[in-house]
Amino acid sequence: SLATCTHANRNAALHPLWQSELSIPGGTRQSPINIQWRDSVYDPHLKPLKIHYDPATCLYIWNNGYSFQVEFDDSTDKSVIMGGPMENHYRLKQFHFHWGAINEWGSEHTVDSKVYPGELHLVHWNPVNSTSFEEAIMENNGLVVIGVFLKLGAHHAGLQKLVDALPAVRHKDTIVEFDVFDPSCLLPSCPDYWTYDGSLTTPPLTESVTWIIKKAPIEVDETQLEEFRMLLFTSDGEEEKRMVDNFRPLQPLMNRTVRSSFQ
Ligand SMILES: COc1ccc(C)cc1NC(=O)Nc1ccc2c(c1)[B-](O)(O)OC2
Ligand SMILES: [Zn+2]
Repeated sequence: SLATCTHANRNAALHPLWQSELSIPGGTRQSPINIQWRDSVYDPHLKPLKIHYDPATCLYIWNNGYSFQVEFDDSTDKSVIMGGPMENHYRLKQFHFHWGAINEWGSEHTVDSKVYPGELHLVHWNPVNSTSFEEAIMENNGLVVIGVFLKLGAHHAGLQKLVDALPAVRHKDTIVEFDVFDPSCLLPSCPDYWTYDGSLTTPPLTESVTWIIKKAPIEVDETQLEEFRMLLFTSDGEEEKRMVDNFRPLQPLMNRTVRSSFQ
């Protein structure tokens, strides 16, 4: 997958849309990273995160060949986040997950080199500086992504509604309607988070993301993770490849500081 990544970089570098410096992912602020807890710096100016999701803005689930993704109606400010490190509100666009073939690994970010079996990404874009998500991924501070670690443990009742829909999106480019879902049920109750400036972890790898990584994981059970692992990277009719290990390798921290909202 490194080859495809490099391939994508070459495309990104060549494609006129991605000519701007933000798009050359040989850059200085790539994601994911290992968060060294003792090196993170408490920032008392960081505000609590404010999250207002309208469950009616949920549209559908689809398999995009990287993960399964739940898309939201982002034509209004009905589902937004604000506060935290943000200077204005950001609109919810989609959420998706990353996971491993086995419970020993799967997350993109790590904490003191601890790997979790999975990681949820809630993706939001800046409607003040951009007119669409597609534009925002090219902008500095274009996106805010909330990362939540998945830990093996109790059954997650809120997640189960998602899991029950997965057989319908087993193959790449399949889609199923998903009308009412409130993703705030996937957030831990603990308000603590880290935040740092980074990038998308799949093509086009643009350096447009303010990451907010929740300190506390959510618990999911083995059967729920096993359902994720039943998905396929491949389209119907192709030789089946199980959708597992869909995480990017750790990237160098370079000249960045991770801030914490807690002491
Ligand atoms: C082929 O990929 C695309 C094609 C067309 C467009 C407009 C965007 C993309 N890519 C994209 O959104 N990636 C992407 C977006 C957001 C996040 C991540 C990846 B992540 O790092 O996993 O978590 C947050
Ligand atoms: Zn992601």
